Amino acid sequence: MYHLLKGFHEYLTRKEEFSVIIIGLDGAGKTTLLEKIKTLYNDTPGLSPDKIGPTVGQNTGKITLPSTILQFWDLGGQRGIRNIWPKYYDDCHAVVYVLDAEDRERLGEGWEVFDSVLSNPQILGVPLLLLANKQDSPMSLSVDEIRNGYEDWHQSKLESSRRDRFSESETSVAARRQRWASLDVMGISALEGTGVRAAVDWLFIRVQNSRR
Ligand SMILES: Nc1nc2c(ncn2[C@@H]2O[C@H](COP(=O)(O)OP(=O)(O)OP(=O)(O)O)[C@@H](O)[C@H]2O)c(=O)[nH]1
Ligand SMILES: [Mg+2]
Repeated sequence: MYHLLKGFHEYLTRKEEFSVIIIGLDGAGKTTLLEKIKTLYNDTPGLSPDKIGPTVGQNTGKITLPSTILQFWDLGGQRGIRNIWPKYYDDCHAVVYVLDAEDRERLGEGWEVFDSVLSNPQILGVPLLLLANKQDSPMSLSVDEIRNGYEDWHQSKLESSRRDRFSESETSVAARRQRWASLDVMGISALEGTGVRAAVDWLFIRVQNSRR
């Protein structure tokens, strides 16, 4: 009887675990975000920003929410190590793409990389959240400017590929458009923590429905 009750209690209080990967260009603020999430949700605070250096490989962090554990994988964003990202795609339940909204010079590179994430078949059905980071800076682009920025970038990419007579199939353009149209973009400051809880709430809700 004891074992039956114990098993029932464990069944009622069990927590499902979901994996979330955090990707984006180097310097976008991924590790700062992960450490801020740890500070906001765990008893032991994450690293302070001055202790964070460029990530070579990965950092991990776990938070516990009602009936759910979110396991985060923060992956290094430097050009030479981005090819490790796809190794995590098959097992993840959500993808967070962090963009440095302050760094206008690297936005094109950020969109190029984001575009390949958006159209990657391994994660087509997986919830994808685009975070416009560094909203604390007055130089940062707003969420609306970021949305329009990607649309303009994508449009000019399509036009230049047509000029070069290299056109993508209509189906893949349509699939990407559809994914983009249903995509959520949120503004955060990983440094100050603004918007971070809203982003975690979004992940919490979306991984429940992702069920991959
Ligand atoms: N102003 C401002 N600076 C930020 C914010 N988030 C991160 N930074 C700064 O941006 C720089 C890079 O942050 P990281 O968290 O190391 O960036 P990363 O994306 O992990 O970079 P890699 O590990 O190289 O891929 C650091 O100087 C951070 O302090 C933010 O919200 N606002
Ligand atoms: Mg990092």
